[in-house]
Amino acid sequence: MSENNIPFVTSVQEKSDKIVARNIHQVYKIKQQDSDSLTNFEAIKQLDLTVKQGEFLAIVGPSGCGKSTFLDMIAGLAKPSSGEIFIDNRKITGPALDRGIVLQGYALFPWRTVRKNVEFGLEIKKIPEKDRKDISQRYIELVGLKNFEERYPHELSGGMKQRVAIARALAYDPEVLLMDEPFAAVDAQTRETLQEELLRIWEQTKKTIVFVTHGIDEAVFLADRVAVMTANPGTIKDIITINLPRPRDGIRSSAEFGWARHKIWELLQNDPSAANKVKPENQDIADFISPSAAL
Ligand SMILES: Nc1ncnc2c1ncn2[C@@H]1O[C@H](COP(=O)(O)OP(=O)(O)OP(=O)(O)O)[C@@H](O)[C@H]1O
Repeated sequence: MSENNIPFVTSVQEKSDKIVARNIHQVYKIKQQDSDSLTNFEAIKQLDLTVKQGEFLAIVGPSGCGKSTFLDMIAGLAKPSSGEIFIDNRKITGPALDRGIVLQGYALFPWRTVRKNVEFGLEIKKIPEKDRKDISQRYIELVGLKNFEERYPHELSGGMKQRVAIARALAYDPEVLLMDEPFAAVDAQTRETLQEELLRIWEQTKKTIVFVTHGIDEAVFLADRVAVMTANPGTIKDIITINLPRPRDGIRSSAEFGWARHKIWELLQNDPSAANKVKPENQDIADFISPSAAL
């Protein structure tokens, strides 16, 4: 190639790149223990990550490594101290309806019924009432809550509330779904059901999903790739491609699943920030990563 053919800009994003985070740093001013003076705490350092269009990317890492902070940055709810995040080549400067967010605590409006919760984003988008009803109905049925439309959140189980939160995030048709430990608060059986339903919905809707979890099994079961973060300061240590076939029903007992699970566990175990924690016999790997973890 002659010199003239060398492009001036070498960092042009690939067409299939949906989210690009470049050189993210996050520094907080925190009070020192025995004095009133402030000191810099480096929560995230030099974090680079690209998420492809339609990809399911999971992020795992020890407690406090910056998973939620980074997700908040993609959501536009937090600003990095330095570095930039782009969606479709546009720099993120704040929250927008191109990103749907599902958090651990459901965050439903207690005074709204299931239907009215799901219609919330549609109201903001000023979708006419008749269309709102049709759209919310479609998503309520997609998450398996037909006949629960007029219930209030306090009349639902944890798993049902989480389904409402997913339906609400999907209903206004964001291109990207950001999920922060969305299934942590439900029992193991419900969690597996919700994981399977999320995959079904993802396959139908072709959204790009970034999914933060403490659960290695959960990450391997769901994701195309798993970004493993390390702490103090938080950054991405490695990205593991999960080459398991889809659909993934029944995959949890396969050797390939076990290999991916072990690989991620090893990466986390070698993290000095987690080194003082020993994985006890028969305890789930997620408990080793964080005391609050659940798979
Ligand atoms: N406003 C803040 N001021 C000071 N430090 C903060 C602030 N917000 C977060 N941190 C620190 O930044 C680090 C990353 O926090 P973050 O919540 O993103 O971690 P996480 O990986 O999501 O943790 P967990 O898995 O326990 O939810 C932590 O050490 C946290 O104490």
